[in-house]
Amino acid sequence: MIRARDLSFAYPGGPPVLEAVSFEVAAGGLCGVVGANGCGKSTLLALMAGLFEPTAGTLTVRGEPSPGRGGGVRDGVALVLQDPDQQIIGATVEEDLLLGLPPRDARRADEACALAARLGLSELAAPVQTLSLGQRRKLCIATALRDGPEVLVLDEPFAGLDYPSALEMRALLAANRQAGRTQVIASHDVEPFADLADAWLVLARGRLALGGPTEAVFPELRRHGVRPPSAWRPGLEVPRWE
Ligand SMILES: Nc1ncnc2c1ncn2[C@@H]1O[C@H](COP(=O)(O)OP(=O)(O)OP(=O)(O)O)[C@@H](O)[C@H]1O
Repeated sequence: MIRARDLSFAYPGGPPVLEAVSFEVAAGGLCGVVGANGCGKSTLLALMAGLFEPTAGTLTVRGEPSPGRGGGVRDGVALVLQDPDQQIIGATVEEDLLLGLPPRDARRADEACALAARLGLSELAAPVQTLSLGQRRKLCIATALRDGPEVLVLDEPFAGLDYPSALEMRALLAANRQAGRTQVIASHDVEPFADLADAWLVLARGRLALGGPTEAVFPELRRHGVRPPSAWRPGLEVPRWE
């Protein structure tokens, strides 16, 4: 579903941020992208969502290559940014949630509102500036899921979420997997979703240090600045987070 071949990227005028990264994410998989601050996680996710194009190498998402025909990668991929304030456009919860929906599509509007309510956002008239950081993050997640994207790319989705919301987030991820959606989650903390992911990409200073299934990756995590889940022990399955 997602394939990178020798992917490199540099912001204009800057040094390489990603260098010769190659990997595959299987359709319907849930892949964790982890690594220390500044290793390139958010940049890689932005490339997957078509916000940028590789400066060298290729990235293919849903069969659409990047660099490639304009905007192809963007179709069918939803990205939830790390900073909700860079994503929210509407003035109220409802306005942001329904932005871009056909005005008379009551069914989709109802579904979007139900999704927001699942995440604890039932005050649709609330101005967005009155929401807490966690609530703004939930609004972005609801808006991203609203159109049923084939690929969902989430940057630090658990950051700032309280315990019930983290459980709800986990339930959403599990439901997405059940529905066959491909998911990529960037995080510096694997704890809240370690038992849900089936593959990992570990970045270190812009390079792919390690990739593969949990049993191959977790024993090496600490070496790359990432703490394994507290209840995990080598040779054992990752215990369910609850
Ligand atoms: N818009 C930008 N312009 C120039 N450089 C940038 C930009 N965004 C990120 N960078 C640089 O790219 C590198 C990777 O940043 P990125 O945000 O992708 O890392 P990250 O792994 O997501 O970090 P964190 O865990 O802190 O969120 C960093 O050196 C950062 O300074």
